[in-house]
Amino acid sequence: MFDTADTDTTTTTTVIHPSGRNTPPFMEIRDLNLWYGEKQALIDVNFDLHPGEALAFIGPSGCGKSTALKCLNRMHDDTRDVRITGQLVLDGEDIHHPDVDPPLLRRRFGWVAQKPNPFPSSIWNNVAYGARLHGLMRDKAELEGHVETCLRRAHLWEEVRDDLHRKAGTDLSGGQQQRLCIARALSTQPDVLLMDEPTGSIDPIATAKVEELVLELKESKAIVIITHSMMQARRVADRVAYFHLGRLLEIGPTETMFTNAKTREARAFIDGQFG
Ligand SMILES: Nc1ncnc2c1ncn2[C@@H]1O[C@H](COP(=O)(O)OP(=O)(O)OP(=O)(O)O)[C@@H](O)[C@H]1O
Repeated sequence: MFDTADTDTTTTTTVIHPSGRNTPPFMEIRDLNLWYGEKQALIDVNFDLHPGEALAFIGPSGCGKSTALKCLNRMHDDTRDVRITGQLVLDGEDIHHPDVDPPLLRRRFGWVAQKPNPFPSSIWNNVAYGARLHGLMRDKAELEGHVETCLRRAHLWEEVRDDLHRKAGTDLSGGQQQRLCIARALSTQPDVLLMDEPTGSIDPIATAKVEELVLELKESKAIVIITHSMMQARRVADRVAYFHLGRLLEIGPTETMFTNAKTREARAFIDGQFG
């Protein structure tokens, strides 16, 4: 579709945080390639992830956004016929190093899926589960406080405080379920939230609440969010990464990407010329 001969492919070896903070990256992704069987879905992907930023993955359907997101916390470990090359460096160590314990690694990444997927158990159990699993709280009282904190941070506490044990997570509205899933993701005290189109199946009011949460939570975490909404990327992201046919073609500060993207593919996609 595009002649890419004059494309300026931007990789990120040095990133000045858009907020002006010059923090070292939380994670460095270098020359990441991924194959599903014979099919290559990611090609030489490079980027850094910084604490305190929201990074949006955008790009046309099938360009590799979800595949890239799942690499960050080794979600492909159990997918058949997946082969990965390259480095994903966290705390100076590749996350595929044999010394890395996958459950401990995943604890550092909260996952929020497109479709809210609470456990068919009480609201309280949904949130307590992760902290219990990893033995993060010393006793029941601490766990009670932690559940409340997670629900408050997800802006759900006031709506569910009287039903914590009476109602199942699945009994809540779609928007409430998604905020419950965010509270559940916060339960393991992650450093990063990975959000795969978190507002793709909820209404506009619920979407606004989730976006407000993203803006709050990114102050204390890194957030990587896949979105098909350019407006949403512009509202919540500090940086935007544009994927195209398995390549991360361009990454940069949100306003720069929206007003002055270097690659014609990113410009055309952002302008809505294709999707
Ligand atoms: N489990 C899998 N097995 C084989 N191929 C897969 C698998 N998952 C994804 N793919 C393929 O890899 C490519 C990238 O898919 P991916 O889901 O990462 O794209 P995406 O950008 O997230 O798309 P969308 O915006 O539609 O969700 C696509 O061609 C897809 O068909």
